[in-house]
Amino acid sequence: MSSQALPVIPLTYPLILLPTARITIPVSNAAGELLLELVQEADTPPVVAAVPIPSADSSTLHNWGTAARIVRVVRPPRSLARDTQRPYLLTLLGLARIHLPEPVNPREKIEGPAERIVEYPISEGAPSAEAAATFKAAAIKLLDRLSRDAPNDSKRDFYVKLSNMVDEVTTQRSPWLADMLAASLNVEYADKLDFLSVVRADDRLKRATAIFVKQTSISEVSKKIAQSIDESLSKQQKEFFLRQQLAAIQRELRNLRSAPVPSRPGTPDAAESRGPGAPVSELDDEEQAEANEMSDIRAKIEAMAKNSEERKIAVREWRRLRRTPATSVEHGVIRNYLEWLTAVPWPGSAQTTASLEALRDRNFLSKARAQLDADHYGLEKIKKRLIEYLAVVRLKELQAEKEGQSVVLEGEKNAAQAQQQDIQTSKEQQVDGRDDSKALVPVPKGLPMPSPVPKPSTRKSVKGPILLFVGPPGTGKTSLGQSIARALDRPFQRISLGGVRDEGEIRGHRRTYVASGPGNIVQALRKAGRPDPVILLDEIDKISHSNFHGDPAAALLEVLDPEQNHSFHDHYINVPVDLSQVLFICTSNTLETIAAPLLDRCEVVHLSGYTYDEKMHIARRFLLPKQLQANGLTADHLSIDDSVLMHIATHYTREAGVRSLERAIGAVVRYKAVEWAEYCDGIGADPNADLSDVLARQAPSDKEYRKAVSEDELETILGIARWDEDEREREERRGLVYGLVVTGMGEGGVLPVETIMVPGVGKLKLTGSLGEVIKESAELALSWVKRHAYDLYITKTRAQDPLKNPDPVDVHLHLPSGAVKKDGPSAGIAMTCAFVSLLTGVCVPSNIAMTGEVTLRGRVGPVGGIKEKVLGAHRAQITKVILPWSNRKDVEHDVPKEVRAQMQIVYVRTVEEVLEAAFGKGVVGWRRSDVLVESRL
Ligand SMILES: Nc1ncnc2c1ncn2[C@@H]1O[C@H](COP(=O)(O)OP(=O)(O)OP(=O)(O)O)[C@@H](O)[C@H]1O
Repeated sequence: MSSQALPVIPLTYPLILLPTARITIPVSNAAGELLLELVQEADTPPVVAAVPIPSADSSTLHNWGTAARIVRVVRPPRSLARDTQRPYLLTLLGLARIHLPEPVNPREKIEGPAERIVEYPISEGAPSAEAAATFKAAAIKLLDRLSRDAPNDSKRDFYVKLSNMVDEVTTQRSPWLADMLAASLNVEYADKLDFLSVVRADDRLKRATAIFVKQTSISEVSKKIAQSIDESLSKQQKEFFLRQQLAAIQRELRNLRSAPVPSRPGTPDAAESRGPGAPVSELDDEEQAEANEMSDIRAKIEAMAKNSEERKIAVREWRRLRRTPATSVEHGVIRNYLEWLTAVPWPGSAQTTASLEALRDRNFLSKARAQLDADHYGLEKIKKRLIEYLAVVRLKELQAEKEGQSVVLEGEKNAAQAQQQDIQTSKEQQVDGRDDSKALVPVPKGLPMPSPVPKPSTRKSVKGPILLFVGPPGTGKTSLGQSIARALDRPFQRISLGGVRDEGEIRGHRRTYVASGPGNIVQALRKAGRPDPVILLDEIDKISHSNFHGDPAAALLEVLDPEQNHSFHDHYINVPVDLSQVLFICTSNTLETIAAPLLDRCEVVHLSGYTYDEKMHIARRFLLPKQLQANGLTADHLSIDDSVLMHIATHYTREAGVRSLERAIGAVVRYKAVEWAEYCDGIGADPNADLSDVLARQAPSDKEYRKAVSEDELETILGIARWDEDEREREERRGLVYGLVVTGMGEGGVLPVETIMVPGVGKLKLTGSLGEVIKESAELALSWVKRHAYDLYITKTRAQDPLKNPDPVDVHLHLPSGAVKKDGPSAGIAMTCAFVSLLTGVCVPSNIAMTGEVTLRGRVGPVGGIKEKVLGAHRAQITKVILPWSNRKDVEHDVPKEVRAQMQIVYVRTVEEVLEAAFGKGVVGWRRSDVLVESRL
């Protein structure tokens, strides 16, 4: 053991310096000055003895310390040193253990480090391999633990680096590493002090191992404690939140209970609970209304058929509703859905018996006939067809009812079992856990089984034909549908499909969409309130086909298809809806735009418009009384002569239906109503008093009230007549012929075919929004005329082109109303006549109109829409119509006798006959001999 005198630096508790470690400590100014001198005098950095004071109240230094090299002495800045007595800073690096043979009192050296004899322990001995291995293992375990729990990445890296060092250190160097780890890890002071006094290498490794093991377990335990604190904290938080929710639920329940619910007698209502005489607040009303609505929904769910799909969904949604806070958006969404779901009249809802009663009536058909007659004038064929339809519907319904009853009787045999099952399943379906138990308690053994709840007999679907009324506007399609509903004693609903572009309008939108709702089929069912209403699908020709909003026409197909519509899928309701009991009636203005599959499902009934005679009857019997009633007058106050009515019909309205006529009559009635009111006010009479009383009060000087509407008054009431102008315009002109057309609205009318000659090169120019077919038929007509120009005395030789000789000209053909698309071959004979008139200079009289297709051989082919066209011509006061011979049967079947009586109808087979009928016999020349040649062809 060697010894040496070293200045002693006492390390105040709890400082300690182990070999290999570095420490910076404050020292007094005196000691700092001395140490500085020492550093300045020595050639190499001086060594001192850093000796710990083992406790705060110890009077002696520890007898073990560390020989340490002075690394740095830092003098505080002068100013600070003077003012505040700031200490010097001394940095030491531990080199080796030293032993102090004599105890030293630390207070002795307050003024400066006094030198003391210290001893260096000579032999530390070589460490054993096992001791080194256990040390390493313990160190690595501790370092692993520390790196795992490290609060940040730099700390973690530090521990990982240390751990790598431990891994790589040799046995020889392991005591050195033990010192280093003991110094740098967070080892307890007592352990460090103890460790300082261990000289032998083996012992030191063992002591370090023990320290590290202890440290590891301390760190594990503290980790566990931290974790358990965390857990208990989050548990507390959870509990706190649950308690909050519980309180909110209890509050809601209290509110519900305090509101008076009609289904639970005995529950005190809110006003009562506040004591008698307490004022009723509107806030209470709201709560009460809310509670009533909820109990209403609940009652409707309970009324749904057991085990039905809709009930299952309703129960599920009801439960969700009860779990959702009343203020949340989701609550509103679910509630809205439940309101819809429970409002749909599901087949089991026992409301269909009323219409069955009507069908069972022996006089059903005669009553239906009377109903149709009461609502509509004329339409004999249509009424006949409707009576057939109603007879079929009745037969099928009654048949289905019979079958349904036999099924119910069969079912009643197993009623007891079924009810037992019902009890079982309905337990699962309790709407909520409160008082369903009352309704759903199983019958105790021994008590008589209650008679089974009578199930409403679900009627089988009736796959009757779907009627499609086709015709121009105002011809009574909608009102016929209403009459059918009245005859069947069923609610009537009308769905307008005009312009429906989105499939969602028919099928509804999914609940995921904002403000979604069911489609118009389900809406109509809800409004009808019964599963078997008559639904009129208005204007199915105007529905859009496939587009990026889906395919509304395809959705409609599902609605109308009897094979599919028993489980119609509405996206919003999301439960199959049975539409098989609904009677669908469709209306349309034309058949052209209806998709073939849709048309295939319908039975078409044509309504082609009324004659003037029919219109007069309809106006007198239906429209005028309706308008009088709507405007608060009676037949006593106003009279309209037939001639006046006819003037309105012919000069102010020229439609196939009677809608404009009704409007015009309405205007006349309103005008008279104002006159009447002013008259009564003038003489001081009550306008509602009897007419005779009012007239009795009239003084001779008073202005008279005339109840009869005169034709002269019409211009003041309705303005200038619309059709007078046209009449004047219809004139006899070279190249002008009147054809007959059916418009897109299904209305027949007269269309002028205008032609003129312009200088040119012999071409045909066509204008007026013409389609391909009509263009072709114009070319065909011109070719026929050119071919027969010689026969018609237009040219002098057969080879001559009438458009090139004597002068080259172009022929311009125009069909007015240029904005309206026109197509079809039926203007063939009119165009031929127009060309003949143009080239011969002979005019066709303006009271003649014609329709018919021309072939290249000069034959006249049949055309469609004859009834509409003839009625249109009649309305336009045409007195002679030229029609194809093959359309004779159409006229006889469809055109009313009185119209036929008022018009001359000429049936033609060839263009030659057309020319004769149009221009008059022999007016247009014809070289007879060639006809024979023609016929030989
Ligand atoms: N034959 C008729 N007898 C009595 N009133 C009729 C007759 N035809 C039509 N009407 C009356 O004419 C009015 C128009 O009829 P409605 O609304 O049924 O026409 P519509 O064919 O459905 O027309 P749209 O194609 O425009 O829907 C109604 O007030 C209806 O009562």
